[in-house]
Amino acid sequence: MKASLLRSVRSAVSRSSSSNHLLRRSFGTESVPERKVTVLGAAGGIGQPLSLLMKLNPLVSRLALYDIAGTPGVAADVGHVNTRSEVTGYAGEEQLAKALEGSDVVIIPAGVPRKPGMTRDDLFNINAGIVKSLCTAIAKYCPNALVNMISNPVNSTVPIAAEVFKKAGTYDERKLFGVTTLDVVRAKTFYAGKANAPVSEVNVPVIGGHAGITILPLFSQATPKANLSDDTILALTKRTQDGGTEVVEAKAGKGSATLSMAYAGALFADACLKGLNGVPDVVECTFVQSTVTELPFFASKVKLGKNGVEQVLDLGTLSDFEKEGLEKLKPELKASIEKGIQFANAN
Ligand SMILES: NC(=O)c1ccc[n+]([C@@H]2O[C@H](COP(=O)([O-])OP(=O)(O)OC[C@H]3O[C@@H](n4cnc5c(N)ncnc54)[C@H](O)[C@@H]3O)[C@@H](O)[C@H]2O)c1
Ligand SMILES: O=C(O)C[C@H](O)C(=O)O
Repeated sequence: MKASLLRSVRSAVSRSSSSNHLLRRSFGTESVPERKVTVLGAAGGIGQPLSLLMKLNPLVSRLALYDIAGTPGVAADVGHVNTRSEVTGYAGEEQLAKALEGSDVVIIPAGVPRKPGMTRDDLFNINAGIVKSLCTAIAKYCPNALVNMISNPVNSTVPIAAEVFKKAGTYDERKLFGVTTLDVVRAKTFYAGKANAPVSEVNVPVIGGHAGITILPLFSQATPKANLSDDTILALTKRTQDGGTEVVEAKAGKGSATLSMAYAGALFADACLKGLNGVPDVVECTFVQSTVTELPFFASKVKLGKNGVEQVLDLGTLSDFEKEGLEKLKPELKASIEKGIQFANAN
């Protein structure tokens, strides 16, 4: 295990172009920077497996697990895993500052999940307040951290976070991300099945937002190329858009996606850490402040670098079906963004 950890660290370092002043910890002859990652909502359905996956990530040196309760147990459990990071659990608001101080990446899966029959927007009334208070603390205790927002409705919680940071004078649009990686994970899985392609080789960009028709997979840009019928593309698009609901219904009242989300959240946080460490050409789809459409926030391919967003990539060529989907999603996404902005400024 130790040898394989060292191998992972070495390969991460060899892909990294970090300048020497960033390199503060040595592993034999190689070095990787110290990186603190904080998970807010770490005792939850997503939080627990996500914390485990972050513990397995050799780029993390300190892992802070925060929740309103239950985190000492999760931290004791995860902390016994013999990998690089030191794990600390923090429970209750009075410990939030310590959980956040010095953090490079804050991942937020805090808040209530859907039950069958609910939309993500039905979570707004509870989750908007949770996100607002957590982001107020981030602005105070780790204003330079990259924030990975998982809490739904992402189309509104990201604009809420932006407004909170603006009010605090700490907003840096390069550092705020709505995590839409699960849409990409699903699109890849579903496409691989239909295209009969090895799933590990599949790439599918997913743009727009993270709810229903605002999730727009671009199967015309999927690789490896496959000659799929219009009906198949339509079915794949719909399944990707309804992927969350598929899980919510299958769980029948016991919550929404947690395990696949933990995987997706860990992938995205890893990409952020690689970007921070100077690894070149790290590109992920994510919901960020954007000018690729007329909407102020939009998910598209984004190049990640030492300060977070390095470049928001344009959408590339869309099929007529995707162009239609893009126009259809805009009013809903616009309304969700505005709802978040209004909430943050009214409360
Ligand atoms: N972005 C995505 O793709 C995606 C995917 C799946 C789920 N989600 C969302 O993630 C959120 C969490 O889902 P879950 O299944 O883990 O729910 P969960 O109820 O299992 O866990 C949520 C955790 O948040 C904690 N929490 C509540 N208020 C908090 C606060 N103020 N500070 C810190 N922690 C707090 C709870 O104590 C709980 O442990 C939901 O909003 C869900 O809709 C998003
Ligand atoms: O569907 C949900 O409510 C959770 C999440 O957004 C998902 O896509 O699985």
